Amino acid sequence: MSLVKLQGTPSCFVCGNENDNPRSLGLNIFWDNESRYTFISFIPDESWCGYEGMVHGGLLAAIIDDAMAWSIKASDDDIYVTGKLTISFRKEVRCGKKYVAHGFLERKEGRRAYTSAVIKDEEGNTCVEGGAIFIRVK
Ligand SMILES: CCCCCCCCCCCCCCCC(=O)SCCNC(=O)CCNC(=O)[C@H](O)C(C)(C)COP(=O)(O)OP(=O)(O)OC[C@H]1O[C@@H](n2cnc3c(N)ncnc32)[C@H](O)[C@@H]1OP(=O)(O)O
Repeated sequence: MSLVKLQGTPSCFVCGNENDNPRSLGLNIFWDNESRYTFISFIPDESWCGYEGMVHGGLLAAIIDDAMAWSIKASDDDIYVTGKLTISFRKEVRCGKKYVAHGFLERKEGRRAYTSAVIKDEEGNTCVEGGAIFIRVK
């Protein structure tokens, strides 16, 4: 594994910083140059939850959205926005436990970039699976 820290977007809800966005989760995003996927490690706290102790699915969607967006950005300077996002919640994500998200660029077709993502727990179980179509902005 050869991880490179990506710069993040200062104002981003997921990967921003507290000066530019006090509500940002402030997550660091890394790029694995060998395996060619993004890597986001996180430990959710109570403020991330919907039901008590169970992390809100919308927030997990935001994390995989970012993981996938940066899987494109790692090799492309153009701007892409999320056009379509699909997500499957396979196993609950609990606060206080450690998780990793990975985003993969599958292929590009014209202005479209097809991506996928997973969130896994420390035991390697898949908790969340997702996919997205990003569209290159003209
Ligand atoms: C300081 C450092 C800065 C660095 C900076 C790096 C930033 C890097 C990380 C960013 C981290 C944040 C990541 C958050 C990412 C979001 O959350 S972005 C916010 C959510 N998304 C949006 O708000 C998008 C809103 N939608 C739109 O603006 C417009 O619908 C779109 C997507 C631009 C498309 O509009 P359009 O340009 O008119 O495109 P259109 O001609 O209709 O379609 C173009 C092609 O895309 C296809 N397409 C369009 N929409 C869709 C769709 N929804 N589904 C499937 N296909 C579609 C069309 O079929 C067409 O295909 P082709 O015919 O070319 O084969």
